[in-house]
Amino acid sequence: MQRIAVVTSGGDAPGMNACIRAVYRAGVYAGVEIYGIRRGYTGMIDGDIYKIQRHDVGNIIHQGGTILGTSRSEEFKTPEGRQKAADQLFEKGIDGLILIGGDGSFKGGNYLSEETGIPIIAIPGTIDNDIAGTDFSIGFDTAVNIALESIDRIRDTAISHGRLFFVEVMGHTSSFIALEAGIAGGAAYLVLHNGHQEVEALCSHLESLFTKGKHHAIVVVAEGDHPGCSFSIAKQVSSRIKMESRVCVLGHTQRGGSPTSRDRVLAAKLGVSAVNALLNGQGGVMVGEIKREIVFQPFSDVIGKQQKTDPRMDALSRILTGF
Ligand SMILES: Nc1ncnc2c1ncn2[C@@H]1O[C@H](COP(=O)(O)OP(=O)(O)OP(=O)(O)O)[C@@H](O)[C@H]1O
Ligand SMILES: O=P(O)(O)OC[C@H]1O[C@](O)(CO)[C@@H](O)[C@@H]1O
Repeated sequence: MQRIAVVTSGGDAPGMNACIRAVYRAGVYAGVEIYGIRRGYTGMIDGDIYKIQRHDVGNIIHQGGTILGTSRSEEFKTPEGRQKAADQLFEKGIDGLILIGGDGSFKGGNYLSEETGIPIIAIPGTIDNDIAGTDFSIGFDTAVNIALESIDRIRDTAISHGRLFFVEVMGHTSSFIALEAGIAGGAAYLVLHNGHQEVEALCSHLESLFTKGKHHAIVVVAEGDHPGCSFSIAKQVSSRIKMESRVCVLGHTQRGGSPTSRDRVLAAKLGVSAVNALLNGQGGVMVGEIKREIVFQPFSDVIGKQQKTDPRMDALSRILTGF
């Protein structure tokens, strides 16, 4: 193996740059060339591939986003699109690929690997933390901390005005950010994935809190399938509870910014392990970390097997909110 390429795909996540840097450093250590693919699968199809130099990865460890850029490519979902991408990789003499992204990116990578034989090591990089085969994905810890900081700030206004706040956090198919930020932020109630049906229960819980003298509250809402869903939840609650309320959708603020130390260290471990795995002849696997051990799992055990939130965390949140 002489040339390894690295690509970031799907939503960007804080820590992706630390991972690219780790891949480069591990490549240099092992004496192989590292190539960067710009703009995810779109850039792969276009052949936007370059040899990464030392200065490219200098001073990026603390930066959010991805220096390679990323994309969501419809063309890559077709066999023809993937063939174009494969042709570009072969033309550039790429022997192995490191893919940093989420479940959708892994699906595409799996097809590419099966259709062309190119060995691929996937690294979980998404703030949603919804990927099986790893305790955490790169970016999740940072996103939770950003959401938490926002909740803490909103609490000041909630207390000062005696208001009910609905704070909506990301995670289109999962509730990991809502659960962690809700518990850490002392939320009065957590509306987890697609929880519209919970409005009745939410109203009763809030009424009981306000009857006991609470004069403000923060409800954390997971965006679920419909970003902005907290507006309709707030409307339904307001028709029943006479307290001034506001909605704050944190949105993409959670995806940007400097990665936490946890995300940087995870990115470093997974990046270096991915290079070593390719050099050891592995392919078609995702590298993750479970209970502090680096683990490799075949794509078939990971792709489409969404990680579920820990029921013990759900139970914990119910005790803490008193619900
Ligand atoms: N079924 C599929 N077949 C081939 N390629 C796919 C498939 N699903 C997704 N991809 C490719 O992977 C890209 C990224 O997927 P997606 O938009 O689902 O993000 P993701 O990797 O899951 O990241 P995030 O969790 O941040 O949204 C898609 O734009 C597409 O190019
Ligand atoms: O704005 P985009 O890039 O379509 O991504 C939105 C989605 O991506 C995620 O942030 C994951 O990266 C989801 O939580 C969110 O719903």
